[in-house]
Amino acid sequence: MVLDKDLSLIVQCSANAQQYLRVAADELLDQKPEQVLGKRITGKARNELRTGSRLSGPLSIQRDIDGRKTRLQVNAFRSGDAVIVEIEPITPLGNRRLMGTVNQWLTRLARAETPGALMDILVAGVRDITRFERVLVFHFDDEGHGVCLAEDLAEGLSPVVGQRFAASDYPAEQREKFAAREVRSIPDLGADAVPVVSSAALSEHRIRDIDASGTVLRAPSRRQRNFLDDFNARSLLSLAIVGQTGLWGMVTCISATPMPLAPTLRDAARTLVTMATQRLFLLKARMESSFLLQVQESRDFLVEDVKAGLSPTAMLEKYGNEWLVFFRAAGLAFRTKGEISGFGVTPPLKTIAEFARRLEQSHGQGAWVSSRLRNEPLAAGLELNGCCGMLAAPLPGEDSEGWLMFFRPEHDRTFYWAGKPDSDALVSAPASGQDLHRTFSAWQEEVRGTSDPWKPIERQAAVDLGEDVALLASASEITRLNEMLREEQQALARANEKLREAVSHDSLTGIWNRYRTEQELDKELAKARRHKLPFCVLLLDVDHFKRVNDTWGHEAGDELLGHIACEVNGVLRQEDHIGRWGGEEFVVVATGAAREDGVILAERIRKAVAGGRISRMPEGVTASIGVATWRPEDKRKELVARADRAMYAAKTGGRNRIETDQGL
Ligand SMILES: Nc1nc2c(ncn2[C@@H]2O[C@H](COP(=O)(O)OP(=O)(O)OP(=O)(O)O)[C@@H](O)[C@H]2O)c(=O)[nH]1
Repeated sequence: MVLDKDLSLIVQCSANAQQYLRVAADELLDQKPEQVLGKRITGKARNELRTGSRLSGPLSIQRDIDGRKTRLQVNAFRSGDAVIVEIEPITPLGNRRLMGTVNQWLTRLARAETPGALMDILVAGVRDITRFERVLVFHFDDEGHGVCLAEDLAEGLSPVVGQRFAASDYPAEQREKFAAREVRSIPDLGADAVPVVSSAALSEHRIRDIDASGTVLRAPSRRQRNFLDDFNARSLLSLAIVGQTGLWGMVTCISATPMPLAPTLRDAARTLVTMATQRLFLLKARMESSFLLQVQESRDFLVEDVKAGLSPTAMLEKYGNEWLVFFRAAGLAFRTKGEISGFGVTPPLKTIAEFARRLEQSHGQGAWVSSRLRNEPLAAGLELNGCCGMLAAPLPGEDSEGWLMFFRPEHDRTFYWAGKPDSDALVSAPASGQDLHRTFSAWQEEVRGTSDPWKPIERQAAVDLGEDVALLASASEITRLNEMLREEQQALARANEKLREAVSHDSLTGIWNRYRTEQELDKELAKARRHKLPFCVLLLDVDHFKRVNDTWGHEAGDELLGHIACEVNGVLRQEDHIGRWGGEEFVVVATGAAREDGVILAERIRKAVAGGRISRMPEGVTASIGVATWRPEDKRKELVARADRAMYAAKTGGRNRIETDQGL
């Protein structure tokens, strides 16, 4: 029945009204809704429809039909200026124990751990309750085509699970209606259409464009009839699976015979679908969150690496395999200001660089994805190395061409179509309906040149990961600069050290120079004065050194001086020091040494010099040594002068000998 918006008039009814309401259709149009449905039901419906667009639940009335009490289910909803009332008999269930069965299936659905298992349980449960010959679930892909995910069917029927149903069977506007009105029931596709009788008041009340498509019980559209004919169907029940983003899929029940399904059973099947829908999205959310969790865990480790200054290339080595598994990719690559690197199967690095450049020119915000790279202008003319899909996430803060990229290979697939898909019908259904397929000829489509598509969640995770890689890249750049700085500092320290050496050391022999030796002498004089500790100064002069130069050359003389310094150093105590005083003269400061100690040391030195040889000179040399002992009134000059005089005395005394300053 169609009522006016106040539920005060009946403006249309189906011609078979008498069958259920015991009033002929034309008489019905003269009655008030209260007379037909009763005061209580009409009042309730009026009340509920004042605020809502449909009744919160079905109402029931009882009528005597052919002497038998029959219960009728009443549903009502608003449609434009009209209220549509749907009336159907509640057929008895006999001895079926419905509640127990429904509960059993609900429990099984609640325990399903994967979407696949869930769908299998759903079709089995719906079939068990409705007893249709075939129950199938199909899911609509991005292009609107349905793919049959699960099926439960009577023996002898050929399965269609895995097959795809063209979007033209369920065009976009029809799918929208399914999402809005989740249940459709056509008990008998072969039944004659029941005409509608209108009251004269219809036009008077200006009720136009009555849309009864929101009813549960209805005739199929022409398009749908073609689809059902392919299945040789005589009855249909379809239940929508509606997610947050619209129609996810359908549970379709069909039989080759009429199925006057009791509303109770229909509602029970719907309960299973509602439960399965919730579980499905829960499982999906769980899968997505476990994916995000894995990526997040990996990101947490990465934070440590940022602190440790890991380079992005080293990062690929460390995490590459893990990330390939998470993102179901064959390769990944990145390009940052400082580096460009690939891991696994990727296009060549020069292609990566070019991708980054082109993305920068043509792509706006966020990640860029393609599962058919070869067809993308972005990839024109580039060597792809078999990569078919790419997910590219920008690296924030990097220079404009910083990107993290994942690659997937080609994934050849074979689609089995239940009839040839009509791509023109994807957007909207053609008015004529002439181009619909009429024969149920299975059609096989080989899909090549595409990779697995990228999920929105994967895009998001890649963008998140990109942020970390950018951080790593800049941290590693800082580490690199610090490293450079450290090296420069070290070089500077080494140069300073050399400079310090040059100031205090003799470049030919490597021992202290005169300047440093004088410093040491002053130190020793101060120490001796304070602690009254004696010390000796030995002045050593190589004998006939001029002859060495003249005979063996200046270079040999140089070598010999170095050798003597080394030999003398070798026989000193650790606390004594030797320095080059100038030319072939050396000074030894023997700390804490009294005259006798100085003489013993001088003798050791004399022997060491006399015994020393260098390879280019067959004979050795000798040295004359003067030993001066500290006297409390000594200044450096006097002390050295006495040593010098003692040394001179040694020279004049025959060389290769020792003299002291005693008596000098
Ligand atoms: N090869 C070399 N020769 C040097 C160096 N410094 C000084 N001489 C030389 O050492 C020689 C010292 O000669 P003299 O002072 O005449 O004395 P001498 O030949 O050692 O003879 P006596 O000291 O009297 O035993 C000079 O010929 C200097 O040129 C040096 O660094 N390298």
